Amino acid sequence: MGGDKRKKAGKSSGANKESSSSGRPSKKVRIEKPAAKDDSDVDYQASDFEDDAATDAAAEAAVPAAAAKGAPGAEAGAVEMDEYGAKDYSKSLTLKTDHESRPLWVAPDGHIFLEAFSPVYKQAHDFLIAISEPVSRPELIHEYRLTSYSLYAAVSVGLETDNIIEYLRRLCKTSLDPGIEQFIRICTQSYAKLKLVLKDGRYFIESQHLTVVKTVLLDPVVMECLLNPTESQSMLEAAVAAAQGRTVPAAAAEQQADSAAAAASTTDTPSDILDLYDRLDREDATAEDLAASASRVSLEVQQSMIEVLQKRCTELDYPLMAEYDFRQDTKNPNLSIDLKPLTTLRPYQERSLHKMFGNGRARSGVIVLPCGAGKTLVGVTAACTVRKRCLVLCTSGVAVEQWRSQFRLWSTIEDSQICRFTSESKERPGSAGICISTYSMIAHSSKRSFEAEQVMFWLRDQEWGLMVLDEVHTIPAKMFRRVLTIVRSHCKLGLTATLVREDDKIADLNFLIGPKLYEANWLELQRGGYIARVQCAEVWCPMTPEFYREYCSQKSWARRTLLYQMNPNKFRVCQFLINYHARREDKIIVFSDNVFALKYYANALNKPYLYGPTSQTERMYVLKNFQNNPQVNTIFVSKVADNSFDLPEANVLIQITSHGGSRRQEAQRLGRILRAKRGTGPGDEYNAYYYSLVSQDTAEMYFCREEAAGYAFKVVTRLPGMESEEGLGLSTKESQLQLLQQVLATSESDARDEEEPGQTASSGGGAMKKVQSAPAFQRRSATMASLSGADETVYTEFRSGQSAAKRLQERHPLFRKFKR
Ligand SMILES: Nc1ncnc2c1ncn2[C@@H]1O[C@H](COP(=O)(O)OP(=O)(O)OP(=O)(O)O)[C@@H](O)[C@H]1O
Repeated sequence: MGGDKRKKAGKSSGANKESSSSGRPSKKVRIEKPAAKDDSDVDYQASDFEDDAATDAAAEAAVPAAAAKGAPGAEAGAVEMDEYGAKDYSKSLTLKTDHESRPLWVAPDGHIFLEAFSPVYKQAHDFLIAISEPVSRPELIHEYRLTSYSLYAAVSVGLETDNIIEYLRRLCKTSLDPGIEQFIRICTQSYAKLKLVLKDGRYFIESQHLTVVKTVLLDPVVMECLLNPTESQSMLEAAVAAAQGRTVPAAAAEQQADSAAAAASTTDTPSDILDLYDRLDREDATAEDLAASASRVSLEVQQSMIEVLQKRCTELDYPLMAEYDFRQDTKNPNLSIDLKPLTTLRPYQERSLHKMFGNGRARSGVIVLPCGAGKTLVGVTAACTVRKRCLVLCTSGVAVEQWRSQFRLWSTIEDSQICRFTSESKERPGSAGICISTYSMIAHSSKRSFEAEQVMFWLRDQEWGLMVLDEVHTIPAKMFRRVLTIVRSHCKLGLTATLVREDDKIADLNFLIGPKLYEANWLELQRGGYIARVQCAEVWCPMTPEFYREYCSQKSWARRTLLYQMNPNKFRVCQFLINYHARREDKIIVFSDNVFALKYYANALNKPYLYGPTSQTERMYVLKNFQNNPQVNTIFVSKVADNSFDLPEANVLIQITSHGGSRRQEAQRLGRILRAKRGTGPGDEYNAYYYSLVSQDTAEMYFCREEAAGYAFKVVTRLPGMESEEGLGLSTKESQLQLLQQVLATSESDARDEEEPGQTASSGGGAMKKVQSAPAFQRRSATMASLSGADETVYTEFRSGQSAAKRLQERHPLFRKFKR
């Protein structure tokens, strides 16, 4: 059970401070666009990804000390390991006699393995989502991992330490390792015990945990932050006494109260986790009554000392959970916004919002929903619930437009109330209540235009009720930190499709935003028909001998790249896939980062294409035809075009080149096909397809994708039916040689990928630079996978921000061996 994951756990992106303190990987992210233009709203500057001492120090201060305890099992006793690194825990853990009816294995290193075929899978899954982070979720066995952050999230939504241990014990096939129990206790005893609540323009520390309040009040810095320290002390004493219903010495009373609470939580543990959730929901509903109850203290804090208090409490290992009592906030004006009567939330959207607003206040935190599941509507509904000034931050200007249209689609907000702040449109805020902008617009540190400067003054000046952070885990930590220092908001809602970050700084971000409030079950959403069932395939195309010879002898990097993009076999595969899907009446978008390849492929296949210089009129014409004309089933699109407009929905995506894409771009592209919920044909398991075409034995293989936005790619080395397909181009040696001559005759600049505005040739794409210094490519062995849909789709989340070689090194020795 379990491979050698300890090393991996230590480096992974959970709230594991070990990785940060032992020197974070500094520049391992894919930097897409090194030079940002003034007021850029699309991409990031290289420096945004670099380690910054001040940022790190500040961010580290925001990570509770308990998080530094990292993953459990670090001190686990000696374990027998086989030659592949698989650990044998049979000596330290006892297998229960009725293990078959229990769904989990809990390894002492914090990794949990869930049988997806177990009759109690649903209960176990819901529980694991609440307490741990998913690592990999293939069809039969799912892997999760306990981290300090995941446990912080668990207590934040109401689970108690004893509940967590008790459920884990019940669901586990073996006895529970004492180290695991201890880790859970360490991580949960101090989290989510203190709340920072804003009521009526005044800040309060609130808690039901009187012992914790008393411990914190012993600290002189905390005492200094209180508005009235003496009064606060006597309030605390009174609360303890009142909790007992009689006046007894405070210490004894509080001890009794705490032990009674502990006993109650153990005996109260319902037999079913779903009952527990129901109970928590009921408790949430009455939380406002409880707030008034005597056992809860509410101590007022000096507004000017909020930051000091937050920092100090975190240092004391009692991070303050931010809650915004927006209904009581009379200082900030109410916004006239509601959901339209016809707007209906889906069950998982409702559930995620319930986690945020369950107790009548707004909790800060992160909601995780897969691409295309409707994160925007969740954000819009949150804004309609809070009804205070709302700032939405997105990753690009295109996303800003999407948010604006979704606000108009789902809510009753008037246009004059929405203000966009991007490099293209710096609207005057006036009396706007909703501002939509990009992270880079806000965090931009160089000189700004006068207009932009004015909007920034306004943004800084406002007290924002809600800040919605879209695609939050794709944002460089430094940039994010800068945003948080500029904008003051009472509540932060992070929306993301994955908790995996590119730069391993998830710990910092998570503690800066708040705990994960909800994560949807991706497979259930697929089953429910809310998102498409996607087949992701990486099609390996052998190079023709002539192209390969030239590829090996060429010195120019750009031309080598063009040679593998123009590989005739790749062209034929692309044509075959287009023909195959056109027969099924699918809608197909083909991506090429290189303009020469884009034009060649599109012209040769007689399909329309869009790239940077395409005029607006032509673009509209092509897109309208693609959407509405059944005769136009395929369009070719470049990277620049992809970034500058909202692509229509399609259900097939083909990537001719795969060396430049970022996770954000990939997720964005995947989002297009995930939304399309076309019915499946008879015998079809999937209704959306994502192909990445890779020229075999070239540097392109260095970029081979293991996953995109949580979807695993399967390698396809042969497409069934391709041999018998008639009419495929470049079938003769003559035509292939002709193409080779064309490729060799291109100028150096034509051979390069299309450059985005602000990107200079000399700066080059980050990814390209990376591959130049990359280790020599390797031929990988692969399984043959048919496209018939007969195979199982595998969902795997990989830790990234690491080089392919490093990832390989961290694999289980068994798989490392196979991969080699
Ligand atoms: N409750 C709902 N009822 C009907 N349609 C919905 C609902 N929620 C979302 N949608 C639709 O689903 C599509 C995807 O939504 P959205 O763009 O918000 O997804 P997303 O999760 O942000 O995806 P991505 O990460 O790709 O941007 C949109 O067309 C949206 O209008």
